[in-house]
Order: sequence, then structure tokens, then C-alpha cells
Amino acid sequence: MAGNPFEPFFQACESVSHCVQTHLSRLFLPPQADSRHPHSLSKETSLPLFSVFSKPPSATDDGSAPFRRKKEAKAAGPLTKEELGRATWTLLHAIAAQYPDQPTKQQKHDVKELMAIISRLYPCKECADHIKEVLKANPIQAGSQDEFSQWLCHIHNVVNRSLGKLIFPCNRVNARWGKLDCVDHNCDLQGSSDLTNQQR
Ligand SMILES: Cc1cc2nc3c(=O)[nH]c(=O)nc-3n(C[C@H](O)[C@H](O)[C@H](O)COP(=O)(O)OP(=O)(O)OC[C@H]3O[C@@H](n4cnc5c(N)ncnc54)[C@H](O)[C@@H]3O)c2cc1C
Repeated sequence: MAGNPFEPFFQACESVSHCVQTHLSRLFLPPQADSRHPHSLSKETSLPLFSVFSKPPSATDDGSAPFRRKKEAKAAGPLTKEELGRATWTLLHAIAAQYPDQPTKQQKHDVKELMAIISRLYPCKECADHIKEVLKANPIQAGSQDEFSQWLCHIHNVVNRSLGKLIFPCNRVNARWGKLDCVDHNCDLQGSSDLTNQQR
């Protein structure tokens, strides 16, 4: 009589239930690569045959899929240039998404100042120098929400291109960075219509 064909499967198992648990988890758990070294999959963290997180492309794909990244659980530590960049772009695109269709003079002045201040104070000298050049070649356009968000998308793409990254489709910018989900428009920008306290 032939031996048990599952013998190799059960070898080195403490018990049948331990064995089943171990093998099932290898089939279904998502891969756990070191987020700083995505290609560092070890034998222990090798890719599963199936992933409960893999999904076929859907009809609602907004075109920004190549840009989406997994939420990374990271131990506290010094901020990297990349993390700082992502956080800053998130703030800027969120401001652009909330920017009014008919901004006041003050709001137009404020976004111009904001970009100028970022170009002077951004805590990565290489990036600050870079954005100064980008702003010189691409003066801010903030006459409306659409104008500002498209301009911001464009300058983000200028930075992307210089870093060898993918170019984001700017017609998808509102799908990627929509209005904040705030109850009763609590997050809508308010603004006075003059430049009091702004003129220096
Ligand atoms: C002002 C500024 C200047 C920088 N200069 C440099 C530099 O000189 N050298 C350097 O190494 N790094 C620089 N960085 C950092 C760099 O731009 C990235 O933030 C960093 O490399 C991380 O890139 P990322 O691929 O995770 O996505 P990021 O470029 O940070 O983008 C974050 C998310 O925004 C979305 N996105 C991407 N492109 C666009 C777009 N055009 N419009 C709308 N949404 C978009 C995507 O969903 C993406 O995941 C700069 C950052 C800023 C804010």
C-alpha cells in the first residue's frame, strides 16, 4: 500500500490543527514586506498563493490606481524626505480641493504666500530649491478652484517628472482629492473680501 500522500505536508507539524492553521495562513494572509524595502520578502514572508486583498479592476477606477499605496504602519522615527513630501502634497491638494470657485482677494493672496513660504521654508533644501525654480517657471494660478487644483496638479507633475515618477492624469484630480467629507459643510473655507492686515 502507498504511503500517506500528505506526509510531507504534515512533517514538522506539532499537531494537525497547528499544521492546517499554518498552511492556511500562508495561503491567505497578505504579504508582509518591510515597507522601506518592498523587495525584501524573506522565506518567512514570501508572497501567498492567494491574497484576500487582491481585487480585479473596477468600473469606478478613477485612473489614479498606480499612485495608490498601502497604508504603512511605521514605527515612530525621523521623517523621511518621501514622507514629508507625501504629507505636504496631501495638504496642498486638500487646500486646492476646498478652495472656493470664487475666491476672495485675500484667499488668492494667501495661496500665493503659502507657496512662496513653502519655497523658502520647506525643510528639505534640495526640494525647496527645486520648487523655487518650478514656481518661477510656472507662476501660481488661483483664480478659481479649478484653476488652482489644475495648476497644483501640473507643478506636482513637474516634480514627478524630474524624479522619474509617473505623470498623474490631471483630469482625475478631483476624483483623487475631492472635497473633505465634513458634516454640514463645516470644512468650507471662509474668507473676508479684503486684504486687511495683509498689506505689508
Ligand atoms: C514642494 C515639493 C517639492 C519636492 N521636491 C523634491 C525634490 O526636489 N526631490 C525629491 O527627492 N523629492 C521632492 N519632493 C518629494 C516628492 O515630490 C514626493 O512627495 C516623494 O518622493 C514621495 O512620492 P510618492 O511617490 O509617494 O507620491 P507623492 O509625489 O508624494 O504624491 C502623493 C500622492 O499624490 C497623488 N499624486 C501624484 N501626482 C499627482 C499630481 N500631479 N496631482 C495630483 N495628485 C497627484 C498620488 O495619489 C500620490 O500617491 C518634493 C515634495 C514637495 C511637496
